[in-house]
Amino acid sequence: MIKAILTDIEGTITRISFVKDVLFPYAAGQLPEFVKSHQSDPEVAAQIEAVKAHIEQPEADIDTVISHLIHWIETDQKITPLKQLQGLIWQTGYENGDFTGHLYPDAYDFLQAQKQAGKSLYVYSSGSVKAQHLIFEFSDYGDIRPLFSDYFDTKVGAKQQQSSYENIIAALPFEAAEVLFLSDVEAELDAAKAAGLGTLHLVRDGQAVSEAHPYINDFTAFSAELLA
Ligand SMILES: CSCCC(=O)C(=O)COP(=O)(O)O
Ligand SMILES: [Mg+2]
Repeated sequence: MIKAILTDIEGTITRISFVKDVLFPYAAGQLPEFVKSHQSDPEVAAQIEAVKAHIEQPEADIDTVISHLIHWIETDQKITPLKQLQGLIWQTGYENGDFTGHLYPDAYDFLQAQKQAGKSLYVYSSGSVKAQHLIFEFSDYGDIRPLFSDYFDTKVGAKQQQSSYENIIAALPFEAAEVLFLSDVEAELDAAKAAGLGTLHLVRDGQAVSEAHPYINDFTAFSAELLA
């Protein structure tokens, strides 16, 4: 019996193009100036050091760090210091009203209904926990953060690793089999399934269907049988 839902964000409850065409270009545009002007802030300094460690260049200068970060944005690499910095940068965009956090209407209705039905809702995204808070605080539907009980990002591990889901389950008051993981990415679903979670594939916008997981095209097709 499913008692909790763990959801991905991009491609599952949020349109991919909102992330790729709005959030990522905004971060790429702001990042050089942001990193340079905030490099003494402890939160930013820690991410700069993490970039240097990742590229194994402890003496790298700030322009080298920035060029790696921009390359990682352009190639959509889910590297933790980049994702942490993006969250800090997007805060300004949300607060200025440059954009609001996109949510599919069917996803919003689904999350509300499941919460009302007593399910606990959790988030697991490659976007940092800060970025997750922002997209829900400034969502198209207003501040929907009260829907969620907790948030996880790549600090628990990469989304395609079984151990990441085991780490999340260890932090929740549920057994793995009581948690349903929602994602648009088959490799993430494979990892969650290997950790014992239930899985549901969101196959939006003509993406390929997987054989290994139940799937729906959007949440209007969700049925109670998927919670059994
Ligand atoms: C939290 S909104 C930004 C999403 C993001 O940066 C990202 O990389 C999306 O990854 P997801 O794991 O949600 O598919
Ligand atoms: Mg996704």
